[in-house]
Amino acid sequence: MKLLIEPLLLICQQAGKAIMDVYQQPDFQQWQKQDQSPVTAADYASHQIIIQGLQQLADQYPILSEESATIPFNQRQQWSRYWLVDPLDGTKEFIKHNDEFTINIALIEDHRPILGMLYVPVTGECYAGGENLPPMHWTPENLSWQPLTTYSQDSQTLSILMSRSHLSAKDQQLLDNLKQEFSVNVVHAGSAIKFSWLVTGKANLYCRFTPTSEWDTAAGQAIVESAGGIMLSSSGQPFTYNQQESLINGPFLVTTLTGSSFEVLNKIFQQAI
Ligand SMILES: Nc1ncnc2c1ncn2[C@@H]1O[C@H](COP(=O)(O)O)[C@@H](OP(=O)(O)O)[C@H]1O
Ligand SMILES: [Mg+2]
Repeated sequence: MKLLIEPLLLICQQAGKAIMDVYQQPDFQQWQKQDQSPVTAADYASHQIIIQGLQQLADQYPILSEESATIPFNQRQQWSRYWLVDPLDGTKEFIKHNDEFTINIALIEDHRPILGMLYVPVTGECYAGGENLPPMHWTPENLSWQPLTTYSQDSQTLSILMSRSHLSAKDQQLLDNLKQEFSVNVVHAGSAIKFSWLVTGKANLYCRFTPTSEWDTAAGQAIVESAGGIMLSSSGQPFTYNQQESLINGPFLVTTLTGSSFEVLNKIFQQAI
C-alpha cells in the first residue's frame, strides 16, 4: 500500500495542475449534468489525467470516477478491489472561486476504503492514509510526507463541520440538540477538505444528512480511520461502498471524538435521522 503513495501523489499533482489552469482563466465555461449538478473543463481534464495515471500503475484495478460512473451494479458487484475517484470534488466551490475543492482518490477492497488520498490543488497540499498506514500530510514547503498527530479525544467542545453549499433543516435540528450537551462551534468548508480538517484537529465532527456520492467520502474516510477516527452510517456501522445500484450515500457521522462525548453525540445523531 505504501508503494502507491508516491505514484498517486504524482497523478494528483498533474491533475491538480490541469485544474488550476482552468481555475486561473478569467471566464471558464460550465455546464449542467443530467442530475443538474455543475461540471467544468477542469473536472474532465482531471478525470482524464487520473484515469491515464492509474492505468499506468503496476497493479491494475477497475476505476469508478464521478465522470465515468455509468458502470452498472451487476458489473461493479464483481469487483473486490477498485479505484473510486472524484476528479474535482467541490465543483460549486470551484465555480464560486473560494479555493475549497479537492481531488479524491480511494482504493476500495471488499466495500471498505483501504487507502485514501486528498489533494488540494490551490495549496498543493496532500493528505493520505489507510490500512496499516498512518495519516500523512505532504506540503510543497516540506516536499516530503510528515505523519499527522492524531487528535482523537473525549471533549465537551465540538467543532462541527458543515457544507458551505448543502444544508438542511435536519442539520439545524442536530445543531440545536448538540448545543444542549456540548459547547458547539460551527465550521463551514466545501468538499472533502472537511476530512482534512478532522485529521489536523481543526474540527472533530462532520455529520451529513443531505446527499453525497460514494466518491465524495471514501478517500476522506480512509484517512480519518487511519487517524483513529470513525465514519458511521445511520445504522451505526462503519460506512461501506459498492453495496447497491445507487452511488448516493445515506446520512453519516464522522468524528475523532472518543469516550462518553462520542456516546452522547452518537445518540443525538441517531435521534436526528
Ligand atoms: N443531491 C445530491 N446528490 C448527490 N451528491 C450531492 C448532492 N448534492 C451535493 N452532492 C455532493 O456534495 C459534494 C459537495 O459537498 P459539499 O457540499 O460538502 O461541498 C458534491 O461533490 P462534487 O462537487 O464533486 O459534485 C456532490 O457530489
Ligand atoms: Mg464530489
